[in-house]
Amino acid sequence: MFLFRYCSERNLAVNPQGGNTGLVGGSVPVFDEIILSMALMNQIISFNSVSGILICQAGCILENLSQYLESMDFTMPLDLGAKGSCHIGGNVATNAGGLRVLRYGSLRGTVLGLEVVLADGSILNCLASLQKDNTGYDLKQLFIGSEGTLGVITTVSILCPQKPKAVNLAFLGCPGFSQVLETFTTCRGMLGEILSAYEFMDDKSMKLVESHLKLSNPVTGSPFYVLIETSGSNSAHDEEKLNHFLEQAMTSGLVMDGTVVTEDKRIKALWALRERITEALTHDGYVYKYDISLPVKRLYDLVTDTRERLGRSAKNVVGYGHLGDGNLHLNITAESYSHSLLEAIEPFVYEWTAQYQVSISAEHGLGFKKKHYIHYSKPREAVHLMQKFKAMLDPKGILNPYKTLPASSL
Ligand SMILES: O=C(O)CC[C@@H](O)C(=O)O
Ligand SMILES: [Zn+2]
Repeated sequence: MFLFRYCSERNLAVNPQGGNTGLVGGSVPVFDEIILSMALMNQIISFNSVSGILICQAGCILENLSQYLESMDFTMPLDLGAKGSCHIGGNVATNAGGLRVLRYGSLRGTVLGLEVVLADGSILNCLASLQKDNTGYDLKQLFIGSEGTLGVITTVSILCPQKPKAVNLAFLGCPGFSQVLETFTTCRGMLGEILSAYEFMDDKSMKLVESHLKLSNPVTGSPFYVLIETSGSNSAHDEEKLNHFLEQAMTSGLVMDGTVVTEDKRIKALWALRERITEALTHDGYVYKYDISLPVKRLYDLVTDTRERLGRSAKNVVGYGHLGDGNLHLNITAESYSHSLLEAIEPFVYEWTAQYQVSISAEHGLGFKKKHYIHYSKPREAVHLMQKFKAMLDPKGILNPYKTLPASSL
C-alpha cells in the first residue's frame, strides 16, 4: 500500500482507526500519529450462501453486515453493543468478544482469512476461504487481537452461521450470585444446544440504565438479573424446553421473577438493558473500567471486595458481563477523575486477580491504557517473544505505537 511505503520511508507513525469504539485507547493517537481511517473501505466483496463465507473490507460496520446477511437468512457470528458503529476490521484487530461467544466461539475460530498491509507497505494475502488448512503456521492469528500493532487488516473472510429460526429471550431476577451460577449450570443442562447467551447484571448496573437512559426494567426488586437467550430451529421444541427449565428454576428458588419474549422488537428492547450499560455508565461520571476473565465461582467476589475497599470514595461499583464466558466487566464511577481513587483501585484489582490464573483483559485488549499490566496475565518469556515479533514486523515502530506492549528492553 502506497501510504505505508510513504510513512515507512519518512518514519511517520500511523494509527489505524475503525469505528473508534474501543475502551482501552487502542484506536486513538497518543502524540503525532497519522490517523488512518478505514471507513471508506466498506465494500462487501462476496458471500457464498452454501458455505456461509463472507468476504468484506475492514471498514464495513458490523450492523450493516448483520443486516445484509439476515436478508439471506444468515447472521454474523459476533454481536456487541457497539454494532452500530464498530467496524469488522477493528473487531478482528481486537478479537472482540461480545454476546455470542458462548454459541459461536471467538473470532479466532470464525475468521478464516485476512488480507493485511504490513509496515513496509507490502500486502500479505492470507485470505483463505477454507475451513481446514494446515499448511504451515497460521499467520492470520498473529494479526487477530494485535490491535493494529503488527499490520493493518484490510479484508476479512469470516464464516457465518445460518440465522436461527426461533429465538427466545428470558430476563430473570435471582436472589443472589450463587443462584446466578446455579441457574447457569441448570440451563446449560436443560437447554443444551439451544442456549445461545447467558449474561448477568447486578442491581446497581440496572439502576444506572433506568436512571440515566430511562429504560424500564420489567423485573425489578432482585439483587441480580440474568439474560438467557435460546436460538434454535423449532420454536415449539425450544419453547417447551425453555418452559421446563423456567419451571424448575422458579420452583427451586433460583429465580424470583422473570419475563420471556419472542418477538423481535421486544427481544431488542430487552437486550438494550444489557447492551447499553456502558452508555449509562458514561452518564454517571468518570469511569474506571476493568474487563477480567475469572473462574465463574469467584467472578462477583472481585466486585464485592472492590466495593468494600473503596467505600464512599467511589460513586458506584458495578459488575456485569458475559458469565457464560467467565468474563466480568467491573466498572467504578466517580463524579470526576481522582488520582487517589485510581491508586486505591490499582494495583489492587490486578493483584486480586493474580491469585487466580486470569486475564486482565478478557475481550477489550490492552491498547494504551492496560499495556503495562500485561505481566499480570503473561509470563516474561511470552511478552519478550511478542516484542520480538513486533520488532520483526515493524522494525521502525510506526504501526500504532505505544499500544499493546510495554516498550521493549531488547
Ligand atoms: O463497558 C464495559 O465495561 C463493557 C463493554 C462491553 O464489552 C459489554 O459487554 O457491554
Ligand atoms: Zn463485554
